Amino acid sequence: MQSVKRGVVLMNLGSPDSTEVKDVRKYLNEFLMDKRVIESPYLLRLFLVKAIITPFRASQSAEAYKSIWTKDGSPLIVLTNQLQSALKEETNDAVAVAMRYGTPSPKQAFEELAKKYPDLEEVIVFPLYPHYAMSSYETAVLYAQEAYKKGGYRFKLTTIEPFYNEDWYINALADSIKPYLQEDYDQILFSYHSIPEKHIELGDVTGKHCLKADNCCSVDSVAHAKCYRHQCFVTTKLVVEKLGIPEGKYAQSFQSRLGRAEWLKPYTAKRLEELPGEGVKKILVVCPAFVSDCLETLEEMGIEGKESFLHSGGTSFTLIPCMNVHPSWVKAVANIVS
Ligand SMILES: C=CC1=C(C)c2cc3[nH]c(cc4nc(cc5[nH]c(cc1n2)c(C)c5CCC(=O)O)C(CCC(=O)O)=C4C)c(C)c3C=C
Ligand SMILES: [Fe+2]
Ligand SMILES: [Fe+2]
Repeated sequence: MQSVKRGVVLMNLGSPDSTEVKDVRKYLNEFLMDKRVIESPYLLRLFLVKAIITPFRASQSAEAYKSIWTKDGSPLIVLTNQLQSALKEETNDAVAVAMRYGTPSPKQAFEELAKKYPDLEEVIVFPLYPHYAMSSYETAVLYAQEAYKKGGYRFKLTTIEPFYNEDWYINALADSIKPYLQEDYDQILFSYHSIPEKHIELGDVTGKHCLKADNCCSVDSVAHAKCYRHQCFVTTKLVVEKLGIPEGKYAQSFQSRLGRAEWLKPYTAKRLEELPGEGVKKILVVCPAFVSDCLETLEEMGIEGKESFLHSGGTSFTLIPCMNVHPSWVKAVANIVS
């Protein structure tokens, strides 16, 4: 038995087990019944999810998943597993994968590590989310911590903080974008997963900063430690500076809105329809909130977004892949956990 002292758990969102409607329904129910995703009181959430959202969405989402599914399963899972393999090559640490919804769960990941490596002293949970949101980073970390407490393991548990402004993330993201800037383009759009505005307000520790003024995200505040919107602006600014992208050649928007409430704006879907009319005919789209390609990048952007942009008068649409297993990203992750 190898004496490995440190383990890493790469934690991502999770996907349905298959593209069958029953599996997508099960996945959506688990995901959307998370109180950090839909914050309504339990009974209202139960009604919204089971009676309104899932019955309509399950077959629609199943079709979407079918269009991106690979022979090995969901791209998000396949790519997270590939990151695990690539990381194993770069470090002497034990590396496991866990998902917030579906499998493998953090419990399964901890059990696997504890069984294979009895000398483990520390396990680092690495949520694959650069930005803090209660619906992504926070729920993943709390779920992992809960499984850890119940398991009574001998190793200690530590967590990687949101890394939206860290050089190692910005440099790797910039490296993954750089080759695409050789193309002739009118604009590069930084499209982040949106979240409900309500979630930004709930996370505001001051209770009086976030979304109270248009420029709140550029006015210093302790609230920014939990402000997803501020953190997205910072990522865009740092990447743009790093790559020397001039003012006017880039923009930021938010995708994947669900329901009718106000989510962070501008909405990517709307901007993709409007941009050709504003003279942006050739576009590059990058999705920095996602570390691994998934339904929201490959289908929502790569298929639907592209179709809508070209249909609205655009002439070229290039989706820049997520960092996935880009060598700069793998090295960055390896350095940060070592
Ligand atoms: C980048 C981080 C993410 C945040 C923040 C986030 C918030 C959020 N998402 C939903 C609803 C859905 N998201 C779905 C898919 C999905 N979401 C993320 C990441 C974040 N979500 C990823 C990586 C994926 C892809 C999963 C995959 O299997 O590829 C879905 C499921 C698909 C669909 O039906 O569209 C839903 C639903 C909410 C409500 C929310 C914040 C409140
Ligand atoms: Fe999502
Ligand atoms: Fe803010």
